[in-house]
Amino acid sequence: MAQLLFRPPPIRPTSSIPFAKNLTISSSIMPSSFPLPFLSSSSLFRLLPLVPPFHSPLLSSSFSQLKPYLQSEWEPILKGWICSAVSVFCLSVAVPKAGQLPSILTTVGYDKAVSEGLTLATLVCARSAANYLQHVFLWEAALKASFSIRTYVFGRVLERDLGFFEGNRGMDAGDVAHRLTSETSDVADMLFSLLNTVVPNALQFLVMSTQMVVLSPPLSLISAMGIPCLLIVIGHLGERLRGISRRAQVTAAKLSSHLNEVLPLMLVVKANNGEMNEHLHFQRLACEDLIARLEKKKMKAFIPQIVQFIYIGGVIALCAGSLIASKGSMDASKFLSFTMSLALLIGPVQGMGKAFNELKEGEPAIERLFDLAKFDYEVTESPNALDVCYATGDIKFSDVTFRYGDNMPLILNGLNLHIRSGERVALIGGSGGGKTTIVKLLLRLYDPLYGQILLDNHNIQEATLKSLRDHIVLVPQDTMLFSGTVSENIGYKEASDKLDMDCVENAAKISNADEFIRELPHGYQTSIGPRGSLLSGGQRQRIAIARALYQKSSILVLDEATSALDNKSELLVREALERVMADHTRYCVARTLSKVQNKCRWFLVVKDRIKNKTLLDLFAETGDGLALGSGSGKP
Ligand SMILES: Nc1ncnc2c1ncn2[C@@H]1O[C@H](COP(=O)(O)OP(=O)(O)OP(=O)(O)O)[C@@H](O)[C@H]1O
Repeated sequence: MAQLLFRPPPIRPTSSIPFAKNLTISSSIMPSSFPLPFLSSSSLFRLLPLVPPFHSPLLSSSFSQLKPYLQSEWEPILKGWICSAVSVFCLSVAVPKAGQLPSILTTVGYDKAVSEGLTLATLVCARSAANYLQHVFLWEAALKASFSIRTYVFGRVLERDLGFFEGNRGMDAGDVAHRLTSETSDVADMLFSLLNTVVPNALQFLVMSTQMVVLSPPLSLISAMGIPCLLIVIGHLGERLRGISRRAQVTAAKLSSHLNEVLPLMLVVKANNGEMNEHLHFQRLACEDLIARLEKKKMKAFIPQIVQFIYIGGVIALCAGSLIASKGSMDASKFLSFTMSLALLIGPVQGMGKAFNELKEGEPAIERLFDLAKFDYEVTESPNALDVCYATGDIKFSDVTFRYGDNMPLILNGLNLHIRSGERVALIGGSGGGKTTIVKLLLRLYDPLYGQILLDNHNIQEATLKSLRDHIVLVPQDTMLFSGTVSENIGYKEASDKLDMDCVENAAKISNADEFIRELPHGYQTSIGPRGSLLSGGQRQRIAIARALYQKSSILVLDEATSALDNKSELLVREALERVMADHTRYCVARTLSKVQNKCRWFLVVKDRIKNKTLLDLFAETGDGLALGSGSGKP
């Protein structure tokens, strides 16, 4: 029975995800420690990271995190490299032919020269076609690998504890979004650049340098002397580029975070005449981004120039010197072929420099992306956790003490609370008193520091998280809707193609939302805009309540969930909730008594943590009309 249900199982590499019209993606959505059984059929690609360019000491450990994703895309990579081999082969045949063409024309005759010319043209066309296919296959591999990385990292982000998303340790949503979008695209560009450059260029380098050695060993040796010097310069500049790229990524992420924060709050900005301030704030962040990006672009432009300068300058000087020294011992056609090979060798050398550039530029993105996936769970599920199949809704908080982090004040200190099945309980307290925190503890979004929480006399820490949360449904304080249709929002629990429309409509009727939904242009299929912005606050709340009802859980938590309803709607919703939840525990969080009077039989008074007084005392002191008599039970 014990099952680990909550943690979504990693998608195994054998599964196929529809990717595009005629494409499937073999997903390697797992960390590098996962086995890769499918590779046994192509053990060649287990060795991918051992291919010289991929285990170069110049490549950092962050690159090693990409290995499994590259390995899983062995097929398009292999096809791309075969195309690149074809392209290099065409070139290697074409170069000597091109060198011999002038002498054929003068010595053998016009006809032979034409046929050689045609062969040459065919080789050039074949090379272009092979180049095109090489790009297509290698882009496919790079994009699919980045797709797998992106989905794997997002899956891990979803698994992270709530503490990662809120509070003082919380990560900015805009930053996360930037990493998963823009920075993942940088990783795809980098992967393509590496795949497209390293092996094809290495092949071209090998073939051209072999031709040079065959044509003239001494001149080849002289030409090769430029390479070590080049590597030292590239290595040094690459490290600088890496630092600059990291800074640029951070400034871009800040910009994205800021936009993510401001745009949804446009109402507040406009109502407070905040446009000017926001504009200035944006300008400052955009300016930081501009400086960082410009610095990066300058460095990126500088590296190939320096590579070209050192290499071409050095090699030409050395070749010229040795030609003078050889006093014309080399014939003209050989010299032509040699210089052509040399010219075609410079391309791969530059290409490798460029790929190294891309790698150093992409490395911070890889690190930042995989940082999102590295964490230890704070709320852990016991290996023997049981599924809660049925819950009557009896809840006990026993000596529960909690704070949000080390060195932070206690929010709850030895809280004892017993809510019996079927009871309706209201938590009343001043702002910041800890009411929502109690709900978060009940949902195990955080664990208490001390004490325990029991559901039907079972410690909730012994239940699987999924089954526990299935039994508790929360209508949060801030109504949170997603862009999508009304029905998708109400049936959020299900995939949109599995929605039970009868249940959706029933939930909407109970929450008094059916009437206004039917008046929308497309009824239940109306898109409600970003975060439900097409609806009024009260309409959003009714949809949120309908969403909670759709889940049919034993415990319903309303966190000031009816605050935006007018009196008539609230009355209707309340009556409906009375009916539906008659046999269920209901747990109400409200800031003022008036919100819960007549709704609940019992009131729970939360101790105010700041003044160390019960709210009962506080209300009595402030004369806020603590009409506890309206509850028929005891406080
Ligand atoms: N994620 C968090 N990290 C750190 N502190 C937090 C976090 N969430 C809430 N707090 C703090 O815990 C205290 C209790 O917050 P909680 O949201 O439980 O109050 P509440 O009683 O629901 O308030 P309100 O009625 O205003 O919604 C507050 O002082 C708040 O600042």
